[in-house]
Amino acid sequence: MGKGRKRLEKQKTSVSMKDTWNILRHLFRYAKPYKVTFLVSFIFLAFISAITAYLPIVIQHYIDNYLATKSATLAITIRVVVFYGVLTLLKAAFTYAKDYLFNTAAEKTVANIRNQLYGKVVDLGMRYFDQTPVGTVVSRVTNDTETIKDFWTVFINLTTGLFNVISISIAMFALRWQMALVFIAFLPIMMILVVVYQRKSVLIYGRMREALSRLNAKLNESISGMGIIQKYHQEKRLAEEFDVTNQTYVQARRAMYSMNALLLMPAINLIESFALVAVLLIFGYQDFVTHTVDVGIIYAFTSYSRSFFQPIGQMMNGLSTLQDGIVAGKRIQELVNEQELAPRSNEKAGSQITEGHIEVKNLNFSYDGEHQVLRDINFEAKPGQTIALVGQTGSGKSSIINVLMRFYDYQKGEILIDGHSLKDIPVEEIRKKMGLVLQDSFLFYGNIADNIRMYNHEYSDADIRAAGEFVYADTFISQLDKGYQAKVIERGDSFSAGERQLISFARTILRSPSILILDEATANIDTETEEKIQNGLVNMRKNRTSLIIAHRLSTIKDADLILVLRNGEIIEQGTHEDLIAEQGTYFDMYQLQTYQK
Ligand SMILES: Nc1ncnc2c1ncn2[C@@H]1O[C@H](COP(=O)(O)OP(=O)(O)OP(=O)(O)O)[C@@H](O)[C@H]1O
Repeated sequence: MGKGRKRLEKQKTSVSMKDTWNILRHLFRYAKPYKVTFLVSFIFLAFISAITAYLPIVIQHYIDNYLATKSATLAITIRVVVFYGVLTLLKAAFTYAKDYLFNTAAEKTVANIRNQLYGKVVDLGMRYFDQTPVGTVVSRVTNDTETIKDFWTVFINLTTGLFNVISISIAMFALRWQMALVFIAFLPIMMILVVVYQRKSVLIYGRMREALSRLNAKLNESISGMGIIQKYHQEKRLAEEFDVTNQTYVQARRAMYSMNALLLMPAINLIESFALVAVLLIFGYQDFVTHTVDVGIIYAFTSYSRSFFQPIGQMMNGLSTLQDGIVAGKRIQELVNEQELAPRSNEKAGSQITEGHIEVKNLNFSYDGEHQVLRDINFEAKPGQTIALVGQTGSGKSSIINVLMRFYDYQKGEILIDGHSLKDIPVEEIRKKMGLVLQDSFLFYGNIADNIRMYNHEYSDADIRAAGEFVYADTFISQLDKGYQAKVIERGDSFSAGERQLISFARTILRSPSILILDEATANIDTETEEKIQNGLVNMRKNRTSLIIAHRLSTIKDADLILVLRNGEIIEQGTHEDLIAEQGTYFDMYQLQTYQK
Protein backbone atom coordinates (compact mmCIF):
# COMPACT_ATOMS: atom_id res chain seq x y z
CA MET A 1 0.00 0.00 0.00
CA GLY A 2 0.99 3.60 -0.42
CA LYS A 3 3.72 3.17 -2.98
CA GLY A 4 2.03 5.19 -5.70
CA ARG A 5 3.20 8.55 -6.82
CA LYS A 6 1.69 11.35 -4.79
CA ARG A 7 0.07 14.22 -6.63
CA LEU A 8 1.50 17.59 -5.76
CA GLU A 9 -0.86 20.00 -4.10
CA LYS A 10 -1.74 22.83 -6.39
CA GLN A 11 -1.66 26.22 -4.76
CA LYS A 12 -4.86 27.77 -5.96
CA THR A 13 -5.15 31.35 -4.86
CA SER A 14 -7.96 32.78 -6.95
CA VAL A 15 -11.51 31.61 -7.43
CA SER A 16 -14.07 32.79 -9.98
CA MET A 17 -17.24 34.64 -8.92
CA LYS A 18 -19.44 31.69 -9.83
CA ASP A 19 -17.32 29.30 -7.79
CA THR A 20 -17.33 31.77 -4.91
CA TRP A 21 -21.12 31.60 -4.74
CA ASN A 22 -21.03 27.85 -4.87
CA ILE A 23 -18.45 27.70 -2.11
CA LEU A 24 -20.36 30.16 0.06
CA ARG A 25 -23.53 28.13 -0.37
CA HIS A 26 -21.59 25.03 0.55
CA LEU A 27 -20.13 26.69 3.67
CA PHE A 28 -23.53 28.01 4.73
CA ARG A 29 -24.86 24.47 4.57
CA TYR A 30 -22.62 23.55 7.50
CA ALA A 31 -24.03 26.50 9.45
CA LYS A 32 -27.61 25.37 8.91
CA PRO A 33 -27.99 23.38 12.15
CA TYR A 34 -27.09 26.54 14.09
CA LYS A 35 -29.17 28.96 12.06
CA VAL A 36 -31.34 29.99 15.02
CA THR A 37 -28.29 30.99 17.05
CA PHE A 38 -26.89 32.90 14.07
CA LEU A 39 -30.24 34.60 13.53
CA VAL A 40 -30.55 35.67 17.16
CA SER A 41 -27.03 37.08 17.07
CA PHE A 42 -27.96 39.07 13.95
CA ILE A 43 -31.06 40.42 15.71
CA PHE A 44 -28.81 41.63 18.54
CA LEU A 45 -26.55 43.12 15.92
CA ALA A 46 -29.46 45.08 14.44
CA PHE A 47 -30.27 46.46 17.92
CA ILE A 48 -26.63 47.39 18.50
CA SER A 49 -26.49 49.27 15.20
CA ALA A 50 -29.73 51.06 15.99
CA ILE A 51 -28.38 52.13 19.40
CA THR A 52 -25.05 53.21 17.82
CA ALA A 53 -26.97 55.42 15.41
CA TYR A 54 -29.33 56.69 18.10
CA LEU A 55 -26.80 57.67 20.81
CA PRO A 56 -25.54 60.84 19.03
CA ILE A 57 -29.17 61.89 18.53
CA VAL A 58 -29.68 61.81 22.32
CA ILE A 59 -26.76 64.21 22.80
CA GLN A 60 -27.79 66.32 19.82
CA HIS A 61 -31.30 66.66 21.27
CA TYR A 62 -29.93 67.67 24.65
CA ILE A 63 -27.55 70.25 23.19
CA ASP A 64 -30.01 71.83 20.78
CA ASN A 65 -33.14 71.75 22.91
CA TYR A 66 -31.73 72.39 26.35
CA LEU A 67 -28.15 73.62 26.37
CA ALA A 68 -28.51 75.96 23.37
CA THR A 69 -31.75 77.39 24.74
CA LYS A 70 -30.31 77.55 28.26
CA SER A 71 -33.27 75.58 29.59
CA ALA A 72 -31.38 72.56 30.95
CA THR A 73 -32.32 71.80 34.54
CA LEU A 74 -30.52 69.34 36.79
CA ALA A 75 -33.45 66.93 36.49
CA ILE A 76 -33.34 67.05 32.70
CA THR A 77 -29.57 66.58 32.67
CA ILE A 78 -29.82 63.59 34.99
CA ARG A 79 -32.60 62.13 32.84
CA VAL A 80 -30.45 62.49 29.71
CA VAL A 81 -27.41 61.02 31.45
CA VAL A 82 -29.41 58.07 32.78
CA PHE A 83 -31.04 57.49 29.41
CA TYR A 84 -27.68 57.67 27.64
CA GLY A 85 -26.14 55.42 30.29
CA VAL A 86 -28.90 52.82 29.98
CA LEU A 87 -28.58 52.77 26.20
CA THR A 88 -24.81 52.37 26.46
CA LEU A 89 -25.19 49.53 28.95
CA LEU A 90 -27.76 47.86 26.73
CA LYS A 91 -25.38 48.18 23.80
CA ALA A 92 -22.62 46.56 25.85
CA ALA A 93 -24.92 43.73 26.97
CA PHE A 94 -26.19 43.16 23.43
CA THR A 95 -22.64 43.19 22.10
CA TYR A 96 -21.70 40.51 24.63
CA ALA A 97 -24.74 38.42 23.70
CA LYS A 98 -24.11 38.88 19.97
CA ASP A 99 -20.41 37.98 20.23
CA TYR A 100 -21.10 35.01 22.47
CA LEU A 101 -23.88 33.60 20.31
CA PHE A 102 -22.13 34.28 17.03
CA ASN A 103 -18.84 32.76 18.14
CA THR A 104 -20.57 29.73 19.63
CA ALA A 105 -22.42 29.12 16.38
CA ALA A 106 -19.26 29.75 14.33
CA GLU A 107 -17.19 27.36 16.45
CA LYS A 108 -19.89 24.70 16.18
CA THR A 109 -20.07 25.20 12.43
CA VAL A 110 -16.32 24.74 12.10
CA ALA A 111 -16.42 21.70 14.40
CA ASN A 112 -19.19 20.36 12.18
CA ILE A 113 -17.04 20.88 9.07
CA ARG A 114 -14.09 19.18 10.78
CA ASN A 115 -16.20 16.18 11.83
CA GLN A 116 -17.69 15.78 8.39
CA LEU A 117 -14.28 16.05 6.77
CA TYR A 118 -12.86 13.44 9.10
CA GLY A 119 -15.85 11.19 8.38
CA LYS A 120 -15.16 11.65 4.69
CA VAL A 121 -11.42 11.02 5.06
CA VAL A 122 -11.94 7.66 6.77
CA ASP A 123 -14.37 6.73 4.03
CA LEU A 124 -11.91 7.40 1.23
CA GLY A 125 -10.31 4.58 -0.66
CA MET A 126 -6.65 3.70 -0.42
CA ARG A 127 -6.20 5.08 -3.95
CA TYR A 128 -6.84 8.59 -2.63
CA PHE A 129 -4.13 8.23 0.01
CA ASP A 130 -1.74 6.80 -2.58
CA GLN A 131 -2.08 10.02 -4.55
CA THR A 132 -2.33 12.61 -1.80
CA PRO A 133 0.46 13.58 0.58
CA VAL A 134 -0.43 13.05 4.23
CA GLY A 135 0.33 16.72 4.95
CA THR A 136 -2.34 17.80 2.51
CA VAL A 137 -5.03 15.70 4.16
CA VAL A 138 -4.00 16.93 7.61
CA SER A 139 -4.00 20.52 6.41
CA ARG A 140 -7.54 20.15 4.99
CA VAL A 141 -8.94 19.03 8.32
CA THR A 142 -6.96 21.43 10.54
CA ASN A 143 -5.59 24.55 8.78
CA ASP A 144 -8.37 25.01 6.28
CA THR A 145 -11.07 24.70 8.91
CA GLU A 146 -9.19 27.24 11.07
CA THR A 147 -9.17 29.61 8.10
CA ILE A 148 -12.93 29.17 7.85
CA LYS A 149 -13.17 30.29 11.48
CA ASP A 150 -11.36 33.54 10.66
CA PHE A 151 -13.65 33.83 7.68
CA TRP A 152 -16.68 33.82 9.99
CA THR A 153 -15.13 36.55 12.14
CA VAL A 154 -14.62 38.76 9.09
CA PHE A 155 -18.12 37.91 7.99
CA ILE A 156 -19.62 39.24 11.24
CA ASN A 157 -17.43 42.35 11.02
CA LEU A 158 -18.67 42.98 7.51
CA THR A 159 -22.27 42.52 8.55
CA THR A 160 -21.70 44.87 11.49
CA GLY A 161 -20.25 47.44 9.09
CA LEU A 162 -23.18 47.07 6.73
CA PHE A 163 -25.76 47.37 9.53
CA ASN A 164 -23.96 50.46 10.86
CA VAL A 165 -23.83 52.13 7.46
CA ILE A 166 -27.55 51.49 6.99
CA SER A 167 -28.68 52.62 10.45
CA ILE A 168 -26.40 55.67 10.42
CA SER A 169 -27.64 56.62 6.96
CA ILE A 170 -31.21 56.45 8.24
CA ALA A 171 -30.31 58.58 11.27
CA MET A 172 -28.46 61.11 9.11
CA PHE A 173 -31.36 61.39 6.68
CA ALA A 174 -33.74 61.87 9.60
CA LEU A 175 -31.57 64.67 11.01
CA ARG A 176 -30.53 66.55 7.86
CA TRP A 177 -31.02 64.77 4.57
CA GLN A 178 -28.89 67.31 2.70
CA MET A 179 -25.93 66.55 4.91
CA ALA A 180 -26.56 62.84 4.63
CA LEU A 181 -26.22 63.24 0.87
CA VAL A 182 -22.77 64.80 1.35
CA PHE A 183 -21.62 61.63 3.14
CA ILE A 184 -23.25 59.39 0.58
CA ALA A 185 -21.50 61.36 -2.17
CA PHE A 186 -18.18 60.13 -0.79
CA LEU A 187 -19.23 56.51 -1.04
CA PRO A 188 -18.27 56.09 -4.74
CA ILE A 189 -14.75 57.28 -3.90
CA MET A 190 -14.65 54.67 -1.15
CA MET A 191 -15.83 52.03 -3.56
CA ILE A 192 -13.08 52.91 -6.03
CA LEU A 193 -10.60 52.57 -3.17
CA VAL A 194 -12.04 49.17 -2.26
CA VAL A 195 -11.76 47.93 -5.85
CA VAL A 196 -8.19 49.18 -6.25
CA TYR A 197 -7.24 47.60 -2.94
CA GLN A 198 -8.94 44.34 -3.82
CA ARG A 199 -7.12 44.07 -7.18
CA LYS A 200 -3.75 44.78 -5.63
CA SER A 201 -4.31 42.62 -2.58
CA VAL A 202 -5.32 39.51 -4.55
CA LEU A 203 -1.92 39.58 -6.22
CA ILE A 204 0.11 40.46 -3.17
CA TYR A 205 -1.63 38.06 -0.80
CA GLY A 206 -1.45 35.32 -3.45
CA ARG A 207 2.31 35.83 -3.67
CA MET A 208 2.56 35.83 0.11
CA ARG A 209 0.63 32.58 0.49
CA GLU A 210 2.71 30.94 -2.20
CA ALA A 211 5.96 32.03 -0.57
CA LEU A 212 4.73 30.79 2.80
CA SER A 213 3.76 27.39 1.45
CA ARG A 214 7.16 27.07 -0.22
CA LEU A 215 8.73 27.93 3.12
CA ASN A 216 6.68 25.24 4.84
CA ALA A 217 7.47 22.68 2.17
CA LYS A 218 11.21 23.38 2.52
CA LEU A 219 11.03 22.97 6.28
CA ASN A 220 8.98 19.81 5.96
CA GLU A 221 11.38 18.26 3.51
CA SER A 222 14.37 19.17 5.66
CA ILE A 223 12.88 17.63 8.79
CA SER A 224 11.93 14.38 7.08
CA GLY A 225 15.32 14.11 5.44
CA MET A 226 17.35 15.28 8.43
CA GLY A 227 19.33 12.05 8.67
CA ILE A 228 20.52 12.30 5.07
CA ILE A 229 21.11 16.06 5.34
CA GLN A 230 23.44 15.64 8.28
CA LYS A 231 25.09 12.54 6.92
CA TYR A 232 26.04 14.27 3.66
CA HIS A 233 26.80 17.67 5.24
CA GLN A 234 24.03 19.42 3.36
CA GLU A 235 23.25 21.83 6.22
CA LYS A 236 24.91 24.89 4.68
CA ARG A 237 23.44 24.41 1.21
CA LEU A 238 19.96 23.92 2.64
CA ALA A 239 20.28 26.89 4.98
CA GLU A 240 21.18 29.05 1.95
CA GLU A 241 18.23 27.73 -0.01
CA PHE A 242 15.99 28.31 2.96
CA ASP A 243 17.24 31.87 3.21
CA VAL A 244 16.33 32.56 -0.44
CA THR A 245 12.78 31.29 0.12
CA ASN A 246 12.58 33.21 3.37
CA GLN A 247 13.63 36.44 1.64
CA THR A 248 10.94 35.98 -1.02
CA TYR A 249 8.41 35.66 1.75
CA VAL A 250 9.72 38.76 3.53
CA GLN A 251 9.52 40.73 0.25
CA ALA A 252 5.94 39.63 -0.31
CA ARG A 253 5.08 40.68 3.24
CA ARG A 254 6.81 44.02 2.73
CA ALA A 255 4.67 44.62 -0.36
CA MET A 256 1.65 43.72 1.74
CA TYR A 257 2.31 46.12 4.57
CA SER A 258 3.35 49.00 2.34
CA MET A 259 0.10 48.54 0.42
CA ASN A 260 -1.88 48.43 3.66
CA ALA A 261 -0.02 51.41 5.09
CA LEU A 262 -1.02 53.43 2.05
CA LEU A 263 -4.44 52.22 1.13
CA LEU A 264 -6.03 51.12 4.36
CA MET A 265 -6.51 53.50 7.26
CA PRO A 266 -4.64 56.60 5.97
CA ALA A 267 -6.74 56.74 2.79
CA ILE A 268 -9.93 56.13 4.69
CA ASN A 269 -9.09 58.72 7.34
CA LEU A 270 -8.40 61.19 4.57
CA ILE A 271 -11.77 60.61 2.94
CA GLU A 272 -13.44 60.77 6.33
CA SER A 273 -11.77 64.12 7.01
CA PHE A 274 -12.77 65.46 3.60
CA ALA A 275 -16.37 64.46 4.27
CA LEU A 276 -16.21 66.15 7.66
CA VAL A 277 -14.67 69.31 6.23
CA ALA A 278 -17.36 69.41 3.54
CA VAL A 279 -20.09 69.05 6.13
CA LEU A 280 -18.57 71.75 8.36
CA LEU A 281 -18.18 74.09 5.40
CA ILE A 282 -21.80 73.65 4.45
CA PHE A 283 -22.95 74.10 8.06
CA GLY A 284 -20.72 77.15 8.42
CA TYR A 285 -22.10 78.67 5.24
CA GLN A 286 -25.68 78.01 6.40
CA ASP A 287 -24.97 79.59 9.75
CA PHE A 288 -23.44 82.59 8.04
CA VAL A 289 -26.47 83.01 5.79
CA THR A 290 -29.37 81.94 7.95
CA HIS A 291 -28.02 81.75 11.52
CA THR A 292 -30.02 78.56 11.97
CA VAL A 293 -27.40 75.84 12.47
CA ASP A 294 -27.80 73.78 15.62
CA VAL A 295 -24.60 72.83 17.40
CA GLY A 296 -26.04 69.44 18.37
CA ILE A 297 -26.48 68.50 14.73
CA ILE A 298 -22.83 69.30 14.06
CA TYR A 299 -21.91 67.07 17.00
CA ALA A 300 -24.07 64.25 15.65
CA PHE A 301 -22.59 64.43 12.15
CA THR A 302 -19.06 64.57 13.53
CA SER A 303 -19.59 61.33 15.41
CA TYR A 304 -21.37 59.71 12.46
CA SER A 305 -18.48 60.39 10.12
CA ARG A 306 -16.35 57.92 12.08
CA SER A 307 -18.92 55.15 12.39
CA PHE A 308 -19.86 55.57 8.74
CA PHE A 309 -16.43 55.27 7.13
CA GLN A 310 -14.51 53.08 9.57
CA PRO A 311 -16.42 49.86 8.80
CA ILE A 312 -15.42 50.23 5.16
CA GLY A 313 -11.79 50.26 6.27
CA GLN A 314 -12.42 47.15 8.34
CA MET A 315 -14.05 45.55 5.35
CA MET A 316 -10.97 46.16 3.20
CA ASN A 317 -8.79 44.82 5.96
CA GLY A 318 -10.86 41.64 6.00
CA LEU A 319 -10.82 41.12 2.22
CA SER A 320 -7.73 38.94 2.24
CA THR A 321 -9.11 36.81 5.05
CA LEU A 322 -12.30 36.43 3.04
CA GLN A 323 -10.28 35.33 0.05
CA ASP A 324 -8.35 32.86 2.18
CA GLY A 325 -11.67 31.60 3.49
CA ILE A 326 -13.01 31.09 -0.01
CA VAL A 327 -9.87 29.24 -1.10
CA ALA A 328 -10.03 27.06 2.04
CA GLY A 329 -13.75 26.53 1.40
CA LYS A 330 -12.95 25.42 -2.15
CA ARG A 331 -10.44 22.86 -0.94
CA ILE A 332 -12.89 21.60 1.67
CA GLN A 333 -15.56 21.30 -1.01
CA GLU A 334 -13.16 19.38 -3.23
CA LEU A 335 -12.42 16.93 -0.45
CA VAL A 336 -16.13 16.53 0.35
CA ASN A 337 -16.84 15.85 -3.33
CA GLU A 338 -13.90 13.44 -3.68
CA GLN A 339 -15.13 10.33 -5.44
CA GLU A 340 -12.16 8.10 -4.66
CA LEU A 341 -14.16 6.16 -2.09
CA ALA A 342 -13.28 2.83 -0.58
CA PRO A 343 -14.77 0.00 -2.68
CA ARG A 344 -18.43 -0.60 -1.89
CA SER A 345 -20.23 -3.93 -1.84
CA ASN A 346 -23.50 -4.93 -3.31
CA GLU A 347 -25.07 -4.63 0.17
CA LYS A 348 -28.37 -6.08 -1.02
CA ALA A 349 -26.79 -9.41 -1.75
CA GLY A 350 -25.55 -9.51 1.87
CA SER A 351 -23.60 -12.74 1.40
CA GLN A 352 -21.86 -14.20 4.43
CA ILE A 353 -18.51 -15.88 5.03
CA THR A 354 -18.90 -19.23 6.79
CA GLU A 355 -16.39 -21.92 5.85
CA GLY A 356 -13.59 -19.78 4.47
CA HIS A 357 -13.35 -21.36 1.01
CA ILE A 358 -11.45 -19.00 -1.31
CA GLU A 359 -11.41 -19.26 -5.10
CA VAL A 360 -9.50 -16.74 -7.17
CA LYS A 361 -10.24 -16.96 -10.90
CA ASN A 362 -8.40 -15.10 -13.67
CA LEU A 363 -7.80 -12.12 -11.40
CA ASN A 364 -6.35 -9.01 -13.03
CA PHE A 365 -5.65 -5.85 -11.15
CA SER A 366 -4.08 -2.42 -11.55
CA TYR A 367 -3.79 0.40 -8.99
CA ASP A 368 -3.93 3.24 -11.48
CA GLY A 369 -5.71 1.70 -14.45
CA GLU A 370 -2.45 1.87 -16.44
CA HIS A 371 0.11 -0.49 -14.95
CA GLN A 372 -1.04 -4.07 -14.67
CA VAL A 373 0.06 -5.35 -11.25
CA LEU A 374 -1.67 -8.75 -11.12
CA ARG A 375 -2.13 -10.88 -14.22
CA ASP A 376 -4.42 -13.84 -14.53
CA ILE A 377 -4.08 -15.08 -10.97
CA ASN A 378 -5.79 -18.43 -10.24
CA PHE A 379 -5.76 -20.42 -7.02
CA GLU A 380 -8.02 -22.10 -4.54
CA ALA A 381 -7.82 -22.40 -0.77
CA LYS A 382 -10.11 -25.04 0.68
CA PRO A 383 -11.46 -24.43 4.20
CA GLY A 384 -8.69 -24.87 6.75
CA GLN A 385 -5.85 -24.89 4.21
CA THR A 386 -2.77 -22.70 4.36
CA ILE A 387 -1.66 -20.95 1.19
CA ALA A 388 1.69 -19.17 1.09
CA LEU A 389 2.62 -16.36 -1.25
CA VAL A 390 6.29 -15.94 -2.03
CA GLY A 391 8.23 -13.90 -4.54
CA GLN A 392 10.67 -11.05 -4.88
CA THR A 393 9.88 -7.58 -3.70
CA GLY A 394 7.31 -5.89 -5.94
CA SER A 395 6.04 -9.19 -7.35
CA GLY A 396 2.44 -8.52 -6.24
CA LYS A 397 2.03 -10.41 -2.96
CA SER A 398 0.63 -7.47 -0.96
CA SER A 399 -1.52 -6.51 -3.91
CA ILE A 400 -3.35 -9.86 -3.73
CA ILE A 401 -4.10 -9.14 -0.07
CA ASN A 402 -5.15 -5.55 -0.84
CA VAL A 403 -7.67 -6.86 -3.32
CA LEU A 404 -8.88 -9.70 -1.10
CA MET A 405 -9.44 -7.30 1.80
CA ARG A 406 -11.32 -4.93 -0.54
CA PHE A 407 -8.94 -2.03 0.04
CA TYR A 408 -8.95 -1.76 -3.75
CA ASP A 409 -11.44 -2.88 -6.36
CA TYR A 410 -10.35 -5.51 -8.86
CA GLN A 411 -11.06 -4.96 -12.51
CA LYS A 412 -11.20 -8.37 -14.15
CA GLY A 413 -11.72 -11.92 -13.03
CA GLU A 414 -13.52 -13.09 -9.93
CA ILE A 415 -12.89 -13.85 -6.30
CA LEU A 416 -15.34 -16.22 -4.66
CA ILE A 417 -15.58 -16.83 -0.96
CA ASP A 418 -17.78 -19.73 0.03
CA GLY A 419 -19.19 -19.51 -3.48
CA HIS A 420 -20.18 -15.82 -3.23
CA SER A 421 -18.55 -13.07 -5.22
CA LEU A 422 -16.35 -10.93 -2.95
CA LYS A 423 -18.25 -7.93 -4.31
CA ASP A 424 -21.49 -9.30 -2.84
CA ILE A 425 -20.10 -9.63 0.66
CA PRO A 426 -20.63 -6.53 2.83
CA VAL A 427 -17.31 -4.87 3.66
CA GLU A 428 -18.13 -5.16 7.36
CA GLU A 429 -18.49 -8.92 7.02
CA ILE A 430 -15.13 -9.05 5.23
CA ARG A 431 -13.42 -7.05 7.96
CA LYS A 432 -15.03 -9.22 10.64
CA LYS A 433 -14.42 -12.66 9.19
CA MET A 434 -11.09 -12.03 7.51
CA GLY A 435 -8.42 -11.36 10.10
CA LEU A 436 -5.50 -9.35 8.75
CA VAL A 437 -2.11 -9.03 10.37
CA LEU A 438 0.25 -6.68 8.60
CA GLN A 439 4.04 -6.69 8.65
CA ASP A 440 4.26 -3.61 10.76
CA SER A 441 1.34 -3.83 13.12
CA PHE A 442 -0.12 -0.47 13.98
CA LEU A 443 -0.86 0.11 17.63
CA PHE A 444 -2.99 2.96 18.91
CA TYR A 445 -2.19 5.24 21.80
CA GLY A 446 -3.69 3.65 24.93
CA ASN A 447 -2.91 0.36 26.64
CA ILE A 448 -2.32 -3.19 25.44
CA ALA A 449 -5.77 -4.47 26.43
CA ASP A 450 -7.49 -1.68 24.50
CA ASN A 451 -5.31 -2.39 21.51
CA ILE A 452 -6.33 -6.02 21.57
CA ARG A 453 -10.03 -5.38 22.09
CA MET A 454 -9.84 -2.39 19.73
CA TYR A 455 -12.15 -0.47 22.03
CA ASN A 456 -14.90 -3.05 21.62
CA HIS A 457 -16.08 -3.51 25.19
CA GLU A 458 -18.03 -6.67 24.41
CA TYR A 459 -14.78 -8.49 25.12
CA SER A 460 -13.96 -9.09 28.77
CA ASP A 461 -10.50 -8.92 30.33
CA ALA A 462 -10.56 -12.72 30.51
CA ASP A 463 -11.20 -12.90 26.74
CA ILE A 464 -8.25 -10.58 26.16
CA ARG A 465 -5.98 -12.68 28.34
CA ALA A 466 -7.13 -15.89 26.67
CA ALA A 467 -6.36 -14.39 23.23
CA GLY A 468 -2.94 -13.31 24.51
CA GLU A 469 -2.21 -16.80 25.81
CA PHE A 470 -3.45 -18.45 22.63
CA VAL A 471 -0.93 -16.64 20.46
CA TYR A 472 1.90 -16.80 23.05
CA ALA A 473 1.85 -13.04 23.53
CA ASP A 474 1.00 -13.52 27.18
CA THR A 475 4.56 -14.41 28.18
CA PHE A 476 5.99 -11.03 27.26
CA ILE A 477 2.90 -9.03 28.26
CA SER A 478 2.75 -10.50 31.77
CA GLN A 479 6.40 -9.55 32.26
CA LEU A 480 5.55 -5.88 31.81
CA ASP A 481 5.00 -3.82 34.96
CA LYS A 482 1.37 -3.21 34.31
CA GLY A 483 0.72 -6.30 32.20
CA TYR A 484 -2.24 -5.83 29.88
CA GLN A 485 -2.69 -2.29 31.20
CA ALA A 486 0.82 -1.28 30.05
CA LYS A 487 0.84 1.97 28.16
CA VAL A 488 1.20 2.00 24.41
CA ILE A 489 2.61 5.20 22.97
CA GLU A 490 1.70 6.39 19.53
CA ARG A 491 2.20 3.72 16.85
CA GLY A 492 3.48 1.39 19.55
CA ASP A 493 7.03 2.60 19.15
CA SER A 494 8.03 1.33 22.59
CA PHE A 495 7.55 -2.28 21.47
CA SER A 496 9.68 -4.29 19.09
CA ALA A 497 8.30 -5.30 15.71
CA GLY A 498 7.90 -8.88 16.95
CA GLU A 499 6.04 -7.80 20.09
CA ARG A 500 3.79 -5.56 18.05
CA GLN A 501 3.03 -8.48 15.79
CA LEU A 502 2.19 -10.69 18.75
CA ILE A 503 -0.23 -8.06 20.09
CA SER A 504 -1.67 -7.86 16.62
CA PHE A 505 -2.12 -11.67 16.57
CA ALA A 506 -4.10 -11.44 19.81
CA ARG A 507 -6.19 -8.64 18.34
CA THR A 508 -6.98 -10.77 15.30
CA ILE A 509 -7.64 -14.05 17.06
CA LEU A 510 -9.98 -12.42 19.59
CA ARG A 511 -12.42 -11.89 16.74
CA SER A 512 -12.13 -15.50 15.73
CA PRO A 513 -12.01 -14.91 11.96
CA SER A 514 -12.79 -17.67 9.44
CA ILE A 515 -9.91 -16.60 7.23
CA LEU A 516 -6.51 -15.46 8.37
CA ILE A 517 -4.39 -13.19 6.21
CA LEU A 518 -0.90 -12.53 7.34
CA ASP A 519 1.98 -10.50 6.04
CA GLU A 520 4.94 -11.98 7.83
CA ALA A 521 7.23 -9.43 9.46
CA THR A 522 10.55 -9.00 7.69
CA ALA A 523 12.11 -6.96 10.45
CA ASN A 524 14.85 -8.57 12.43
CA ILE A 525 13.19 -10.50 15.16
CA ASP A 526 15.12 -12.25 17.90
CA THR A 527 14.93 -16.02 17.82
CA GLU A 528 12.95 -16.19 21.05
CA THR A 529 10.20 -13.88 19.79
CA GLU A 530 10.37 -15.56 16.41
CA GLU A 531 9.68 -18.87 18.08
CA LYS A 532 6.71 -17.41 19.93
CA ILE A 533 5.42 -15.95 16.71
CA GLN A 534 5.68 -19.29 14.97
CA ASN A 535 3.95 -21.07 17.85
CA GLY A 536 1.26 -18.39 17.92
CA LEU A 537 0.84 -18.80 14.21
CA VAL A 538 0.41 -22.54 14.42
CA ASN A 539 -2.38 -22.03 16.95
CA MET A 540 -4.01 -19.32 14.87
CA ARG A 541 -3.96 -21.35 11.69
CA LYS A 542 -5.74 -24.29 13.27
CA ASN A 543 -9.13 -24.83 11.62
CA ARG A 544 -9.04 -21.70 9.55
CA THR A 545 -8.06 -20.89 6.01
CA SER A 546 -4.83 -18.94 6.00
CA LEU A 547 -3.10 -16.87 3.40
CA ILE A 548 0.44 -16.02 4.34
CA ILE A 549 2.99 -13.79 2.67
CA ALA A 550 6.20 -15.48 3.66
CA HIS A 551 9.61 -13.92 3.60
CA ARG A 552 11.37 -16.72 5.46
CA LEU A 553 10.63 -19.83 3.44
CA SER A 554 11.42 -22.06 6.41
CA THR A 555 8.18 -20.91 8.04
CA ILE A 556 5.87 -22.19 5.31
CA LYS A 557 7.28 -25.61 4.56
CA ASP A 558 4.08 -27.20 5.79
CA ALA A 559 1.75 -24.97 3.69
CA ASP A 560 -0.81 -26.85 1.59
CA LEU A 561 0.01 -24.72 -1.41
CA ILE A 562 2.85 -22.31 -2.16
CA LEU A 563 2.38 -19.75 -4.92
CA VAL A 564 5.53 -18.21 -6.38
CA LEU A 565 4.95 -14.81 -7.93
CA ARG A 566 6.96 -12.78 -10.38
CA ASN A 567 5.83 -9.51 -11.99
CA GLY A 568 2.25 -10.11 -10.93
CA GLU A 569 2.03 -13.65 -12.29
CA ILE A 570 2.10 -17.04 -10.63
CA ILE A 571 5.14 -18.74 -12.09
CA GLU A 572 5.25 -21.83 -9.91
CA GLN A 573 2.90 -23.53 -7.49
CA GLY A 574 2.76 -26.66 -5.36
CA THR A 575 3.83 -27.93 -1.96
CA HIS A 576 7.32 -27.31 -0.62
CA GLU A 577 8.39 -30.77 -1.71
CA ASP A 578 6.89 -30.33 -5.20
CA LEU A 579 8.67 -27.01 -5.69
CA ILE A 580 11.98 -28.26 -4.40
CA ALA A 581 11.74 -31.19 -6.75
CA GLU A 582 10.95 -28.80 -9.62
CA GLN A 583 14.28 -27.05 -9.00
CA GLY A 584 12.94 -23.72 -10.26
CA THR A 585 12.74 -20.24 -8.74
CA TYR A 586 11.47 -21.48 -5.38
CA PHE A 587 14.26 -23.97 -5.18
CA ASP A 588 16.81 -21.20 -5.85
CA MET A 589 15.23 -18.93 -3.26
CA TYR A 590 15.19 -21.70 -0.71
CA GLN A 591 18.80 -22.64 -1.40
CA LEU A 592 19.82 -19.02 -1.04
CA GLN A 593 18.06 -18.59 2.30
CA THR A 594 19.35 -21.87 3.70
CA TYR A 595 22.83 -21.04 2.50
CA GLN A 596 22.66 -17.55 4.08
CA LYS A 597 21.76 -19.05 7.42
N1 LIG B 1 -0.58 1.82 -3.88
C1 LIG B 1 0.02 1.55 -5.02
N2 LIG B 1 -0.17 2.30 -6.11
C2 LIG B 1 0.46 2.01 -7.27
N3 LIG B 1 1.29 0.97 -7.45
C3 LIG B 1 1.51 0.18 -6.39
C4 LIG B 1 0.89 0.44 -5.13
N4 LIG B 1 1.30 -0.52 -4.26
C5 LIG B 1 2.14 -1.32 -4.96
N5 LIG B 1 2.27 -0.91 -6.23
C6 LIG B 1 3.06 -1.56 -7.28
O1 LIG B 1 2.54 -2.85 -7.50
C7 LIG B 1 3.55 -3.79 -7.69
C8 LIG B 1 3.38 -4.95 -6.71
O2 LIG B 1 3.59 -4.47 -5.39
P1 LIG B 1 3.28 -5.31 -4.09
O3 LIG B 1 3.32 -4.39 -2.94
O4 LIG B 1 2.08 -6.12 -4.29
O5 LIG B 1 4.56 -6.23 -4.06
P2 LIG B 1 5.03 -7.26 -2.95
O6 LIG B 1 5.29 -8.53 -3.65
O7 LIG B 1 4.09 -7.27 -1.82
O8 LIG B 1 6.41 -6.59 -2.51
P3 LIG B 1 7.10 -6.54 -1.03
O9 LIG B 1 7.60 -7.90 -0.75
O10 LIG B 1 8.22 -5.57 -1.24
O11 LIG B 1 6.08 -6.05 -0.09
C9 LIG B 1 4.85 -3.04 -7.53
O12 LIG B 1 5.34 -2.74 -8.83
C10 LIG B 1 4.49 -1.77 -6.82
O13 LIG B 1 5.30 -0.69 -7.20
